[in-house]
Amino acid sequence: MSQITIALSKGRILEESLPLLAKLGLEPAGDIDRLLRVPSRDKNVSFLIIRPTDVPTYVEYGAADMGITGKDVLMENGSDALYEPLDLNIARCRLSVAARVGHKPGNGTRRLRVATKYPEIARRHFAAKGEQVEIIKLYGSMELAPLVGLSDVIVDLVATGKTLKANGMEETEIICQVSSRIVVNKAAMKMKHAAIQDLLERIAKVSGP
Ligand SMILES: Nc1ncnc2c1ncn2[C@@H]1O[C@H](COP(=O)(O)OP(=O)(O)OP(=O)(O)O)[C@@H](O)[C@H]1O
Ligand SMILES: O=P(O)(O)OC[C@H]1O[C@H](OP(=O)(O)OP(=O)(O)O)[C@H](O)[C@@H]1O
Repeated sequence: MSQITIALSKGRILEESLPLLAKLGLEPAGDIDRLLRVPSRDKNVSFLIIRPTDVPTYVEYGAADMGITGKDVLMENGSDALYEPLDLNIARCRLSVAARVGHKPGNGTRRLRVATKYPEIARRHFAAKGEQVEIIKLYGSMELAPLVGLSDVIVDLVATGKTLKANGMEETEIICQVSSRIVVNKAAMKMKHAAIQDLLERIAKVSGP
């Protein structure tokens, strides 16, 4: 049986991945808060615990055979070198444009300023509408930017909408729905086909719509 390494996304996605893995008897067997490489209860499967944004890189280079990360991450940094065979329907949210409540951005003479952790997605979204915008790259707390005049709008993840509401903001457009996906290294899909196919089928059974 082939050895399979799975890259798991730390944080929110990990919390929602663990119950799914447990249903398959694949719980990490070790301290997932400290260890970066963890065996599982199945001796043929082991895990890497890394940041969501690093998962596509580990899988693309074959350091992991497969991985779990958000569709937002794949849209921003993904590559054609990965298969994306399965939607796990976990960590569900959406990518949206948001502005201060009652504020109608975009009527001025200068280009709209967009603060975001997702410059590629934002650029594509506004380009598709024929809008030239100025993108301001941030690494977190996007909701602050319009409040202090750094940007007109933000492109960020929204789930319940509570963070926007708490900061006096509202969604103005939904760009796309987001959930976590399985990605697979293309060479591993060939070399370890039976083991990966078997895992994918088992995961598909426990990841309902
Ligand atoms: N409010 C939310 N509800 C559901 N899923 C979410 C929500 N926020 C983020 N996610 C999903 O979880 C992923 C990771 O979010 P999380 O906040 O745990 O990590 P992060 O610290 O933002 O990531 P990184 O370490 O890469 O900067 C996102 O890429 C997205 O797919
Ligand atoms: O619509 P809501 O349910 O309020 O969720 C949306 C918030 O969740 C995410 O942040 P997160 O809580 O992960 O914090 P961080 O990314 O700023 O660390 C996202 O960046 C939003 O700020």
